[in-house]
Amino acid sequence: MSDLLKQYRDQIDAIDEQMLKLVNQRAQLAREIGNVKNGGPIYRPEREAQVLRRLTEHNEGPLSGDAVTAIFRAVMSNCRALEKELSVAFLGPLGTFSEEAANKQFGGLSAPVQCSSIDEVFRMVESGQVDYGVVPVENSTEGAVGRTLDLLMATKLNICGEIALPIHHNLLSKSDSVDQIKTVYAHSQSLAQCHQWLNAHLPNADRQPVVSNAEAANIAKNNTNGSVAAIASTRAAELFSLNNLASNIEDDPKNTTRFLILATHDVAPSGKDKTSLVVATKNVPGAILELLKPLADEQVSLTKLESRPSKIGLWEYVFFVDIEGHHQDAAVSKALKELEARSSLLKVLGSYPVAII
Ligand SMILES: O=C(O)C(=O)C[C@]1(C(=O)O)C=C[C@@H](O)C=C1
Repeated sequence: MSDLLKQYRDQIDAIDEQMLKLVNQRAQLAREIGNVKNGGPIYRPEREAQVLRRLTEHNEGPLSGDAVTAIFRAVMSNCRALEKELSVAFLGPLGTFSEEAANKQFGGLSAPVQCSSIDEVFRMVESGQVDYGVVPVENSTEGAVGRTLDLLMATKLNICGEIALPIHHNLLSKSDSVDQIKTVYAHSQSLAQCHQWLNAHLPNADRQPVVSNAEAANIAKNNTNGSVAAIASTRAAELFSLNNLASNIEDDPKNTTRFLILATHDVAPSGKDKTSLVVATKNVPGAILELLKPLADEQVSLTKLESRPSKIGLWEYVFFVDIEGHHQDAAVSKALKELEARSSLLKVLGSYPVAII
């Protein structure tokens, strides 16, 4: 070994020793905090968001902000686990983007619970069988996930966080060459999101929609002659031992899915929050304008407005609205009171920190 290499490695060893001590000191403090919480919620998304925002702001590199975020998410996840192991339900099976989203937010899952439907995720949290649930709510190319919106309308749960997950698709197979592929399996949305790539690189391959990309990866794994490929995540490639024949094959490189975290408790303000609401109006001209006026008056910005049939009367609609700010902020609180007076229904689904990408 050269002298220089040894010198550098000795320095790294010394730093690692310091980091080990510091990270354990941090863990010890988190454990103490757990005792102080006295039965209150262990997971504090607002505090975790503040920690991550502060560290990425102070980061001078060479590590990227994303790298710093991932490292400290893992550190907090392990500190949190000393306070309590949290169970998190998501739409399974393993290898789905819902699992990836849950992993991203919680910095790794100590007690993952796979569910077979979005309804089951809600039920698991509502019945107290798990601590949190992660459900998809919208995709930048495909739009809203209707079932999640319908269930949000009826549930007593709170939204305690959001996760923005960039969706990257890969062509996975037992084979090691794209030329051998005759059939491509994937969820219909993923097939649609990779339409141009498939046209360009596999114009003659048969496209078979299946219930999930994880199911597609399982079919590819069980294929013996290497003629089958799946479109799925890099995590699915690992889980199902498949070769990644082509990475990032999605037509829109900015393709992102937004997930919500469901909880039985409220979240304190983090300084950069969002509030989600459901509002219903009478079916009269100008009703939506009337609804938006209190928000404009209080200078509260709208980040989303999505209409959905209320399922009560024919052509009656409810609106899913996201606004900037926390329901405890003075302007938001005033606007919400005014909104409540003007609407036939107002339900605050939750205030939570804006997603950290
Ligand atoms: O500050 C707290 O409330 C903690 O429990 C500590 C800590 C952390 O590791 O920084 C861990 C879990 C919480 O979700 C937030 C932060």
